[in-house]
Amino acid sequence: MSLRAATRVTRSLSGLLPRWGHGQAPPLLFSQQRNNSTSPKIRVEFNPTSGVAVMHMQSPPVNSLSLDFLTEFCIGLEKLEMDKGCRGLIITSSQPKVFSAGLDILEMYGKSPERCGEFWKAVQEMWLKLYGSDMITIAAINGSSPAGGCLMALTCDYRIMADQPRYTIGLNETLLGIVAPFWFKDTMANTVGHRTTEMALQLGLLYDPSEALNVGLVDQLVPEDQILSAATQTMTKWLAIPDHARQITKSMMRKPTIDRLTSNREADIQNFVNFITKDSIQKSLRAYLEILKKKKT
Ligand SMILES: CCCCCCCCCCCCC/C=C/C(=O)SCCNC(=O)CCNC(=O)[C@H](O)C(C)(C)COP(=O)(O)OP(=O)(O)OC[C@H]1O[C@@H](n2cnc3c(N)ncnc32)[C@H](O)[C@@H]1OP(=O)(O)O
Repeated sequence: MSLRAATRVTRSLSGLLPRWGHGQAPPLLFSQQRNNSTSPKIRVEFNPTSGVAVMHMQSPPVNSLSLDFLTEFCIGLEKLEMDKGCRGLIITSSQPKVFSAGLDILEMYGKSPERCGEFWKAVQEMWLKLYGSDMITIAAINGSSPAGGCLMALTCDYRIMADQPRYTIGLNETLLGIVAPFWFKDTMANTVGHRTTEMALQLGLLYDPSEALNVGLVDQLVPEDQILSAATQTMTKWLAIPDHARQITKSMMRKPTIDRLTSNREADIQNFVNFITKDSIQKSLRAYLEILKKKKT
């Protein structure tokens, strides 16, 4: 771990999670109603000539992965997957400075066990569809991408990140007092190896672009205004490989990881629901939400 990453972790952790007395009422209320507009959260541009689609995530303020967002995302993905003319997919953000803020914390705070289960099933679905996609998938990471946002990028075949030092990426779940599930961990380990994953996950490391490139979390850095052209260039190289050979190879590499979740899906949902609805975890999430709000005052 670099000194800069270590310093960031220490800063993020200090005073992060206050402790409440038993039975003490939480002092702040959070709106549970954000992002419920009917405007599309995903815009898809498909070019039938090149066979490449670009998915623009456009859910203000930070493309957090709510149930609505995930549902729309999966429907869009399924449509592209079924279109035999679509061979490649680039995923990027239309929101300034953020690729995706990860799972919508409001979906995990103060919700019924049934709703949490429904939400988690949608998170699994997004991962299964993207990690198992037959298409060539490239993440054009034009902003910060913590936790579930990082997972989304990790499911792609190739990651290009904007070379902007204030952007960060990583699986920072432990900083929120929560645990990255085994399939988040597996996806990261498949990309950067066991040791780097072990450290990154325990410490909740968020890497800046050059650190992310160093550990192999991203494959390429480019100036932000060149991110889509770089993704298109890379896509052209990948499109030159015969689809069937590439798809079988991808499946060979990823199938064991995918099978592990597929055969444990219900248990994984139950684990999530039991974990996230615990009083202590709800308090940690509330404390984290407070910190996010306080950033502005
Ligand atoms: C026995 C075994 C047991 C194990 C069992 C395991 C079970 C599983 C356990 C649970 C697993 C859960 C896995 C979780 C994954 C996640 O993805 S959790 C989410 C993590 N995300 C974050 O930590 C990101 C937090 N956000 C930020 O750091 C910043 O917002 C940003 C993305 C860097 C953008 O910064 P900036 O542009 O400065 O915007 P802000 O002002 O901070 O935010 C704008 C508004 O957006 C709200 N917001 C931000 N992130 C989220 C989010 N993730 N969800 C919901 N809302 C978010 C923020 O509060 C601001 O709101 P307003 O003040 O109302 O404008």
